Amino acid sequence: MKLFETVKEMGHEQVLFFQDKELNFKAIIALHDTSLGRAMGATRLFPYASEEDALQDVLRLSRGMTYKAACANIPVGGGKAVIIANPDQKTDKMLRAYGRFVDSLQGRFITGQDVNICPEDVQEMRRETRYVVGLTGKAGGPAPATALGVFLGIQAAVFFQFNKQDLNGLRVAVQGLGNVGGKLCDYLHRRGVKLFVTDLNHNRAEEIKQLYGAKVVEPEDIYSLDVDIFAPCAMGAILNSETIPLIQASIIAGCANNQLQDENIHSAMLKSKGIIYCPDYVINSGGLINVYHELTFSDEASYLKQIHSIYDTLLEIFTKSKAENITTQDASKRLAEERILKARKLAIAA
Ligand SMILES: NC(=O)C1=CN([C@@H]2O[C@H](COP(=O)(O)OP(=O)(O)OC[C@H]3O[C@@H](n4cnc5c(N)ncnc54)[C@H](O)[C@@H]3O)[C@@H](O)[C@H]2O)C=CC1
Ligand SMILES: O=C(O)CCC(=O)C(=O)O
Repeated sequence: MKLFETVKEMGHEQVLFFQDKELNFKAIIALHDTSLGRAMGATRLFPYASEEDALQDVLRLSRGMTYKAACANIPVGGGKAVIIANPDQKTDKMLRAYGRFVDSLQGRFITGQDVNICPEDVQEMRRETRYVVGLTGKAGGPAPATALGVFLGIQAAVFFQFNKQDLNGLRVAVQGLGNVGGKLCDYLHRRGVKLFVTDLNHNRAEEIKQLYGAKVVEPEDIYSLDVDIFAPCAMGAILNSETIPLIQASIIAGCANNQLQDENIHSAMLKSKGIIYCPDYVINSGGLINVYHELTFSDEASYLKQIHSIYDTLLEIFTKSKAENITTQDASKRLAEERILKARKLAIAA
C-alpha cells in the first residue's frame, strides 16, 4: 500500500502506529477529520490477516465516523482504532498499555468499544486514561442504543419502500447475532416480524431461535433468502459483486460498519436492483449518540430525541436519492459534506 497516497485519497489528518515491545501487540489510531470537533470512535480488537488489512479497516472505519457524526448532528470528528490481536490474547496489561497510547493524544481522540472490546475492557483502559466512553454505570455498552437506531431506520425504510407504518408480518434476515443483532431481533420479534438468522457461533443462533422462534440458516445462505429486509449486523464488505446478485430483499438495513465493499460500485448495483440501502453510518449512529450524551452529561429526553432523529434523517436521504436519481450512499455523503464544509467556513470566519 502506498501509505501517504492512500491517506491523502481518503482525507485523513493523522494516523498513529503503536507497538508494545514487551507485550508484543500493535495498534493503530486513525484521525480522519476534526472539523466538527475532536475525534471520537471506538476501538476494535481483531486478528487481522495482515497489517495492511488492519490499516485498511481503521482508515475506512474512521472516515465512516466523520460522516456518522455529521449526519447525526453530533459535534465531533471522525476517528477509530484497531488493536491487532487475537481475542484470547487480550489481557488487562494489554488494555492498560493501549490506554496509555490513547492518553498520549491528550483528548484529541476519545474511544469506546467495538468488536471484541466490552465495557469491562473500557473500564481497564480507564485506569490509564480519562478519554474513554461507554463505562459501566454510565452509558454502558452502546449496543442497545445502536439496535434502537437500526430498528427506527428499518421503520423509516419500510414506510418509504412499502408505504407501511407497521412491521407486522414482514420477513427479516439478520446476519450476526452479537450485542446489536441480538437486541435488534428482540425489537423486531415484538413487532410481529418473522426472523431468519445466522451467526458463525452456532450456539448463539440456537439461542435466538429459542427466544424468538427464528429460523436458523447457514452463514452462506443468508443473502439469497426470500425476505423483505436484510439486516447485516456482523462485519464489513459483505455487500459485494458476489452477494448483491443473490439478494432478494428490497431493503438493506443493519448495523455493521462499512457494509459496501466498494462504496461507488456496490451502492450503484443496489440502486439498479431497486433495493433501498440505509447507509451504515446513518442507521448505526445510535451508539455514537449514546456515548456522546455520556460525555456531555445530557438528559434522557434529548438523548432519545436524537436517536429518534435517525428515522427523519433516513427519510430525508431516501427522498433526496429519489429526487436527484443518486444512490442513498451519495445522498448521505452530500448531507455530511455540506455540514462539514459549513463548520470549516465558520471556523475560518471566527
Ligand atoms: N456495538 C455497537 O454499538 C456498534 C456496532 N457497530 C458495528 O456493528 C457490527 C456488530 O457489532 P456488535 O453487535 O457490537 O458486535 P459483536 O461482536 O457483539 O457481534 C458480531 C456477531 O457477528 C457474528 N459474525 C461475524 N462474522 C459473521 C458472518 N460472516 N456471518 C454470520 N455471523 C458473523 C459473530 O459471531 C458475532 O456473534 C460491527 O460491524 C460493529 O462495528 C456499529 C456501530 C455501533
Ligand atoms: O463507541 C464509540 O466510541 C463511538 C461509536 C463508534 O465507534 C461506532 O459507531 O462505530
